[in-house]
Amino acid sequence: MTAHHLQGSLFDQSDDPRLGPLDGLRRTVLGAGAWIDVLPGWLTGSDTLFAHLAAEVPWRAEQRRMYDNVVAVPRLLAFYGEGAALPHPVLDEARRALSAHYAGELGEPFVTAGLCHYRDGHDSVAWHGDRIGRGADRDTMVAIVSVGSPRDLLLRPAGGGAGGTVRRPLGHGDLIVMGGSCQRTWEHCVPKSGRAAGPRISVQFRPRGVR
Ligand SMILES: O=C(O)CCC(=O)C(=O)O
Ligand SMILES: [Fe+2]
Repeated sequence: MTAHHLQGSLFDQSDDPRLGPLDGLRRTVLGAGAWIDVLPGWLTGSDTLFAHLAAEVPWRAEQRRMYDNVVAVPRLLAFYGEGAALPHPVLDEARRALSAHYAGELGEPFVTAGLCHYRDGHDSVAWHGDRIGRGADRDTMVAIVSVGSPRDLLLRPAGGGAGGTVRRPLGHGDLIVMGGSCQRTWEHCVPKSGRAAGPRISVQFRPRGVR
């Protein structure tokens, strides 16, 4: 048994995916109106959820045009629009809990779920803000639940300007919420990992009109 699998079984012993309370959320103010809230291990039984999502979600391998070439998007994707049944009931529960917790500050519920499957360390997402739609000019929130092997989520001021890069390893049921101006004054990425990274799935909850 590899150290990786051993860690999965030690840290995550319950089988049924379950959410804990949200009171452990800790806020880090990034500056320029941006912040992140993080709660490690919000979801227990995350290995079971990972296996379920990996097998049951209709993953799409997309391609993008890059100048004169067509290149593979380096991760698998799925998207559940407003009203669509999510691929596991614990994700409906997570969306409800997050909507209730942030109702005062966000003023609207989380409604959509985007899923990314990073098959190994070669998969990644480049620096970006979630700026398609209202994230481009208004404060909003994007809440991400991660299952499977941890990968680093990096955040930096938009354009890579002055100020340090913030790094949060996310996997095994961890929750991060990016809020305030985070999608337009900061950007985030999941870089390729040189080490032999195991697979990770992230579930991003967003309000209406944010992508
Ligand atoms: O996988 C993650 O945690 C980040 C995904 C992301 O930034 C996105 O899909 O917009
Ligand atoms: Fe993003």
